[in-house]
Amino acid sequence: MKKILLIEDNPQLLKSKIEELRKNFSYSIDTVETFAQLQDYLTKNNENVFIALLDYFLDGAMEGQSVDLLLEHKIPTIVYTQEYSTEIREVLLDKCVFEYLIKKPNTDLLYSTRLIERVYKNDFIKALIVDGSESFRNKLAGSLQQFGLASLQSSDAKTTLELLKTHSDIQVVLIDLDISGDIQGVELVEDIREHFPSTMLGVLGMTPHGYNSQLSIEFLKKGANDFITKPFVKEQLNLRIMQVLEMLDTIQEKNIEATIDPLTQLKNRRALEVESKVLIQSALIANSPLSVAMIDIDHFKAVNDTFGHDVGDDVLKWISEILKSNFRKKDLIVRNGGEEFCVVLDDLSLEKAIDIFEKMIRQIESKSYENDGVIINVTVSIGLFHGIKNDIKSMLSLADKKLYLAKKNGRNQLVL
Ligand SMILES: Nc1nc2c(ncn2[C@@H]2O[C@H](COP(=O)(O)OP(=O)(O)OP(=O)(O)O)[C@@H](O)[C@H]2O)c(=O)[nH]1
Repeated sequence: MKKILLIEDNPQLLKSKIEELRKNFSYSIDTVETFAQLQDYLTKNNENVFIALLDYFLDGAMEGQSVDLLLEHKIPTIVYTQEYSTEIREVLLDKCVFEYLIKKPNTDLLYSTRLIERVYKNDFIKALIVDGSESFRNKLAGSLQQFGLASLQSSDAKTTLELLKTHSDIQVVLIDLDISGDIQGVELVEDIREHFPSTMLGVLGMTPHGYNSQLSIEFLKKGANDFITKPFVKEQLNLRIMQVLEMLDTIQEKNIEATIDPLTQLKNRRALEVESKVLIQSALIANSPLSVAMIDIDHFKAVNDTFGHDVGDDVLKWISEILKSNFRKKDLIVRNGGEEFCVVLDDLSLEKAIDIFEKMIRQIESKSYENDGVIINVTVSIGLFHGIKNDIKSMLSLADKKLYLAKKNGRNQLVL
């Protein structure tokens, strides 16, 4: 598990704030209180530390020796002091600490938590630096590393586009105006946007100081999310990158939300339409059938009428868990709406598919929903289509006809 290393002789203040963050992320917090403990900790176990929060004036190291030690171990570090000091700030930024903040109740704590969250997420993504100068690329890569962000490098348009196509973990590209080859940085942004929309990939243009400001504007017009003027201080760079990445995260979260049914946490019909396209395409290429099942809870209206809507909701969640436990991770399990579900399976013979659905019907029939003294015998009916068509709608419609027959024949059964 990832770890935050808190280096503090009075860890309580920051700890309570960081604890709040843990609701969203899974990491543990290790605390050391003196320089000697820090030395000992770092020799033993620093592998999973993704960020260190350091009290500058630490017992046994009043001159900031702990900063050097953490940077030696390449751990992104935020330094805190009780009072703001311009002198300390200059020393720290010079040493490549990526942030220096004041440790007072509520001061900058929100910003701290944003930073911690960002550094945590940076571990899963990469930046791409596109610049004609190798020494500048290396310098920039070093700054990003202190922010917990690994990077790839390119000096020209062709390599940039290739890297973007082969590295799906690249989430932000920093492009200088002057790059090697015939194409300028601004034109490269336009090429990138043909394949990678601004909702998927962040692009930051870099313009040298003193250039016509129109060039920075051109970056934005061609699709960059933002631009930054060289030479820039690291703080400015980190904040701009953070803004772009947070915007992308928000879009991604919204996209996921839009495809998840809030009650059961299963995928919804919208996800079915999008994700089934990939399954159909692969099945058509492999000339292999899909199993598309419509699953409907029997007499569900009676459950609501007898036990109330809340119990009805709980039964829907219960059935969803049974569905999840009966299928593979790669299978598409969807709440179609109301008390109707749909499952799309690939790579299965008809016999195997029948076996899986029959077993599930018997499992639901024999289990009974039980909660808070309420016991309900639940059954489901299933209509199954086994084969392949060009679109999910036709397959669902055929499965639905079979479901109608299953209901008509007495429910609690599979019809194909
Ligand atoms: N609790 C709850 N009920 C829902 C939800 N969505 C739909 N329903 C109810 O599901 C019931 C479906 O009833 P019907 O379509 O008549 O079907 P049924 O009673 O299951 O009967 P058969 O399908 O013919 O076996 C209705 O009472 C809806 O109000 C939901 O999200 N929560």
